[in-house]
Amino acid sequence: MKKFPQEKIRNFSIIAHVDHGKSTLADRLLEKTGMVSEREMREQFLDRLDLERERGITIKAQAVRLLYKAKDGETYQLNLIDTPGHVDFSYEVSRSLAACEGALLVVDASQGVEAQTLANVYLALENNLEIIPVLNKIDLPQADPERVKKEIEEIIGLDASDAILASAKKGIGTEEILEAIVNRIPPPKGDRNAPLKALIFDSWYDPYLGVVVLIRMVDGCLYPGQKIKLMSTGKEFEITKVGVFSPNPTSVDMLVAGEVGFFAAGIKEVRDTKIGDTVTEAENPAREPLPGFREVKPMVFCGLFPIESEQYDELREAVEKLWLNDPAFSYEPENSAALGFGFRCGFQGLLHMEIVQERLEREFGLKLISTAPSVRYRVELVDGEIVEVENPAHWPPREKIARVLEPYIRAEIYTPKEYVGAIMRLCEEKRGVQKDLRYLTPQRVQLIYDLPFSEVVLDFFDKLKSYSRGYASMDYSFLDYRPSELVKLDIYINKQPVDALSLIVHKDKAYYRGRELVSKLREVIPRQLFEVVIQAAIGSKVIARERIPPMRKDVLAKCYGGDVTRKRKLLEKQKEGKKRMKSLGQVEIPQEAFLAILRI
Ligand SMILES: Nc1nc2c(ncn2[C@@H]2O[C@H](COP(=O)(O)OP(=O)(O)OP(=O)(O)O)[C@@H](O)[C@H]2O)c(=O)[nH]1
Repeated sequence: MKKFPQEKIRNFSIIAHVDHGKSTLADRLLEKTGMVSEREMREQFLDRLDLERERGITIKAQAVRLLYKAKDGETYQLNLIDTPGHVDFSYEVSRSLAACEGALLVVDASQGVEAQTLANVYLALENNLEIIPVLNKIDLPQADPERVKKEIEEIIGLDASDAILASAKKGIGTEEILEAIVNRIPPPKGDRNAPLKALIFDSWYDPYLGVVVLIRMVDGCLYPGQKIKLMSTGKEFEITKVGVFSPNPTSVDMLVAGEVGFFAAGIKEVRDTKIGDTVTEAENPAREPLPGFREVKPMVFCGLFPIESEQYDELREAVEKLWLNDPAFSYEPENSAALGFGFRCGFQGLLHMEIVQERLEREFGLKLISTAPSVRYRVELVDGEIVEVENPAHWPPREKIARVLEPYIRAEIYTPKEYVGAIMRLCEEKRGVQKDLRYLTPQRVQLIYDLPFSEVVLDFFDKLKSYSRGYASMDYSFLDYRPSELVKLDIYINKQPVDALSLIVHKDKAYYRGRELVSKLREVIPRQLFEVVIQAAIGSKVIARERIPPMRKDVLAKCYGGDVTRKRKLLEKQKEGKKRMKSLGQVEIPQEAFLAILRI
């Protein structure tokens, strides 16, 4: 078997802010190297999950092998490794980048550098990647490549003098980019004769093959029949299939040091193939794993409950399945007096949370109610014990608490200067502590704040976007736990406590949040046949109260005589609304109520 010469391999990824044109450019590269026909081009190739396509975001990393005949007459193997585009997944991004020697930095020439681009550029620099700046969308009349070049130099400190001007949409600059990949990105190092060492940078479940693992070969070779070991757990498997995506999965006899591809080994659970882990040979293992591995931990939590309690078993099966296939997801049974049996689930971030919820509903046909997202608090009790609480319903009684600590993040926000004032007000509202404010260019400002993560999970992103008309961008990383004056806010509906509506809030905000929440609940809970009283309380002290007067008229009374279609429509609408209702005692509470806190 002829092995591909190592010096003709290039492994690279594309770093870009959302919408700056990463997928379009990737498609162009595939097209130019003859990997896909025009017909296949109609769908963007790199986004695999339907959900990703619908949301227009890339969640999971992927790898495509391209063969490119360069101007020097030689054929090169280019492995394009796709990276997820969201701050929730920055660990996955860092592992995908660790599988590359270079990266294209795609910046929209009409927009400029954004926070997420920066975060990923820094990850690339940490991994010693060669970075090739590409200014995309030069076809747009408002494109200003000179300004954006200057930004790249001033903000990132990267030489942008030989940045490539491109239009992924119009196919301008594609060949120049391919030549730059060949000429500027170094070939992989690594020893084909050393014991096997490969980096896992993605894995997923395939119904035919079991778990499919994407790897970057660092040393040695990988072939069917080989016995391998995953170094973080010591688990052993036998390779059944080795292949590459070109872009459809194609079997190969062997993968060797420097290459990128996939393998299957009869692995049943994605959980066994952790991103960042090292694959080695069972018989002749590498001495040390590759650096940079860590377990991903959930940071955001919420309760998920079936609307129909008969769906509990189905929900349990679904979350178990998901858990096996998503190492960043956690769950434990939860019993809520208000919502019945469900699960407290943990996620990497808010986007991850939304995606999981959507998958549970779409792929498993479940109808769910979710509670407001919360973070994990550290509570020091008077008896010296320390407990971690991510569920307000499990908050210890006040008299038992000595001190509470909450997680803080460091946020880097980039914004045009017009919005600095509004963003600073927002950060202060959210109990942020300013760490830095810098003019990166006369137009663009970098703000650094330390913020309680609990404030960020509520609605910080949405507010940041609306305060800056969409122009500000942000990235964050976890800092530490800090002492904080937090209290539990309870909600009572007709004197009954609704545990699923409880919240942990800062003492100074408890009154405001209590009042706002109660008035929001009044708006979203439909009128019932009897009066409904909603109260917010801290301990035994009621701080806010609202009442919903009883319903007087039948909903159908609105319809004028005999219009059957309209009547049916109205009834259907009512039924639709009911689907997302949960009965608490006699009171029907809609899903919105549980998320009302997000709208304050
Ligand atoms: N005018 C113009 N539009 C472009 C160009 N490249 C991409 N676009 C458009 O910009 C939008 C975003 O492009 P995508 O390729 O989906 O961007 P992306 O960076 O992959 O976005 P995510 O997948 O969300 O990360 C699409 O509407 C594209 O058609 C270009 O060179 N010129």
